[in-house]
Amino acid sequence: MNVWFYRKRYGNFYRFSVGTQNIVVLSDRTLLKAMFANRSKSLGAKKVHARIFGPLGIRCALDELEIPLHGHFLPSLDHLLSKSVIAKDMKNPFHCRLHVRFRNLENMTYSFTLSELVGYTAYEPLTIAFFGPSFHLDTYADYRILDTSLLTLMGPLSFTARSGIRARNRLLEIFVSYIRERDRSGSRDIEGEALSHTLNSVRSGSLSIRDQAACLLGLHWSLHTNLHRSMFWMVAFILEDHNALERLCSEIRETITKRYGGSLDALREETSLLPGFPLVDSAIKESIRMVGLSSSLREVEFDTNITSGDLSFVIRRGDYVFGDTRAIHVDNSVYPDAATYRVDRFLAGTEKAPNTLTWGSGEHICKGRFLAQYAMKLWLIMLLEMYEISSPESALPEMDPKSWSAIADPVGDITVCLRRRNNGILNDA
Ligand code: HEM
Repeated sequence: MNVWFYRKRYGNFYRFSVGTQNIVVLSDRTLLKAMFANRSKSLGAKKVHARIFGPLGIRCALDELEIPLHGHFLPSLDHLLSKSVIAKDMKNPFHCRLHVRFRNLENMTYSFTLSELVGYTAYEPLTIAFFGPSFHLDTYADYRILDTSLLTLMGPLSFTARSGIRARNRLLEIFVSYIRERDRSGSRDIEGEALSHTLNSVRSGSLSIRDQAACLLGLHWSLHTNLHRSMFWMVAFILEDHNALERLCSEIRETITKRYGGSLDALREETSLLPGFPLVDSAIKESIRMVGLSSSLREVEFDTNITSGDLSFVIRRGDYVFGDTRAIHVDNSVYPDAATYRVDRFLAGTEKAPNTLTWGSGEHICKGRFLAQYAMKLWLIMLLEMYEISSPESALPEMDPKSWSAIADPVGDITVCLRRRNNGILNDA
């Protein structure tokens, strides 16, 4: 939701209504901290989750979701998406598939749209790293249709999103067969133990197989939706800022030469998730800061008093509380010249900017944050190390004011041209 500009007019907390639903907006760091810490335990996310899982096909009643979804499935993601499991189970398949996808670009047409480039290179490697090599990979088109229809599916006219409903149902069928197939092959199989633990968590309760499939579809959608948008913007910003592009290419070339003997393959030997490349880290943070939207929403479960300095106010049971993190991200007093993309804003040093709230915080902090950062990092390193990239267009797309995800949708697309570098990389010709 894009409400940060109301902060100037209404202050750091205010309430508005959509129909009969009150929404309280909190826009300063202290209030946001209190919201995320949730010491009074009055703020929950169950109804918020149900608003997403409903359109993704869950049919059972909200109270039947309590144990399987909130008691088992979501908590299991802390393990599945931990740094150690990503490093052990997902890093290598992601690296290998990504490298193949980037190599294949050579044989393809010379220019693409940026979203085609992201979709072509990122979807398959991420899906395989997560769901294993047996997962259907002809699902990208349906994922895209579902992603663009989800807002309509969440609204009162959901029946109008016919193509979205058909795409979702096809994806659900694929997840139903995936669960059955894994049941047949036993819990320990080629796709590693980590996902088995999450699958068992979803199977442990009373959910029908279709509802279990909807949980996995939710995971599949979360895996791609904000990551693809973030990759798009990251490249859009550096294409517009030639100096940033040059500095990133130099850091990548230099690090790969000095630390990895000139070979992209040697990055796989790292046991942790790609240390080094501090400018790439900063570029990732900065692009998400620029286009990240506020998306932390909680439901008030009982009346609670909130205090901010001398002020005190009550949030009522049934209201929603919305953490306006973007208000902080675009605040010039926190991030000087906040509207300008500065690739080195987050480099360590005396003027290092404060951390962002991109992933939310507290109990419902983004579970996929480590995977997202790792995937964006490796993806950008491979892209810039293997190809010279340019664009005939010079303007950045606008952010779509109708965007509702954690990352804004761009209005339109960008054409990108790729030329294979001849930089003597070993082992990847
Ligand atoms: C750049 C990409 C991403 C961004 C910007 C992002 C951002 C967010 C944000 C802002 C939230 C809400 C936090 C809150 O309510 O306070 C969230 C929740 C979540 N994200 Fe991400 N996310 C990204 C990628 C991912 C990936 C790759 C996954 C992997 C499956 C993932 C899984 C989740 C899940 C499961 C939740 C719900 C957590 C809960 O409510 O307990 N995200 N994400």
